[in-house]
Amino acid sequence: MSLDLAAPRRAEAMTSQPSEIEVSGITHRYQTGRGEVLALRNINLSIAPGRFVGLVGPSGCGKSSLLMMMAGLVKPSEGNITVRGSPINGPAPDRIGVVFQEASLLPWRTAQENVAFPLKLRGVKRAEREAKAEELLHLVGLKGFEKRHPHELSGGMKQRVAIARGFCQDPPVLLMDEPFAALDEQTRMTLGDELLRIWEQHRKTVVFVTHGLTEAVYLCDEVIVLSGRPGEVLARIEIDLPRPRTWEMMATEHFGRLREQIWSLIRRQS
Ligand SMILES: Nc1ncnc2c1ncn2[C@@H]1O[C@H](COP(=O)(O)OP(=O)(O)OP(=O)(O)O)[C@@H](O)[C@H]1O
Repeated sequence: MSLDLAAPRRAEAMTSQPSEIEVSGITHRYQTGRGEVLALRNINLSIAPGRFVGLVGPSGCGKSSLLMMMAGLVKPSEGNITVRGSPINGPAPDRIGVVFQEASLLPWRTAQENVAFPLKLRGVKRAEREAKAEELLHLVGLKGFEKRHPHELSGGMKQRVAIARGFCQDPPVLLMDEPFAALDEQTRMTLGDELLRIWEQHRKTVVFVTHGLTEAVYLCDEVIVLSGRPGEVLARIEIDLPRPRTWEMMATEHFGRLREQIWSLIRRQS
């Protein structure tokens, strides 16, 4: 088994550093034509810098809602969220990047231009942003596809472009809402490895919503399990598997036990 070289850094992050994301007393109600929907109830979370955290729970428990609140795209009914000590009252692209299930690329721009777009918005010079976008496209395995437009790319490739764009923005926090859900199993596993490789290099704080429990255990340092609606935090499960993660680990008893622990919590909710 490989050594967990990142463990001391993570332990330090958990003990001595202030939290990167602080979620305090979040309750959320949606107003609908048929009355009020209580989506989330009293969520409190503290996430340390550099952690890769999964968010799982039964369908409709409020995972996406919570992520959208962390991104400043939905305003909670009650409670507040701070990132790096400052409250989130709206989108904060300098602090937070978001990658959605469907890669929302600009169709008239090339892969490279799409990745470089956040830098363009920040006024970074063309040569610099092109070089950065090229480097990230290579990192996600898209060397040679820089000048292609989205309609010339497969679903998996588009998702890689979206991930590269998330990293190009270079926010300390990256929120990912089922980024691999629309992909086939093999592409999902490959992209998961690529995401981990980039994360090891850039050490962003990642919150990753998924329905895939194997994916959650494979990728994360910790998995937060929400209850059925209204979503409440049921458990925070530490994934103490060594890094770098390898596919062989999925066949180990320990991996199976962690997955089962999460599944038994979710199963009881349905
Ligand atoms: N804009 C909205 N208006 C009204 N109700 C909403 C709205 N968005 C979400 N909801 C409701 O709030 C609850 C939580 O939705 P949310 O999408 O956050 O859950 P989720 O856990 O991400 O679901 P899934 O796992 O199915 O993607 C659901 O009951 C949903 O129907």
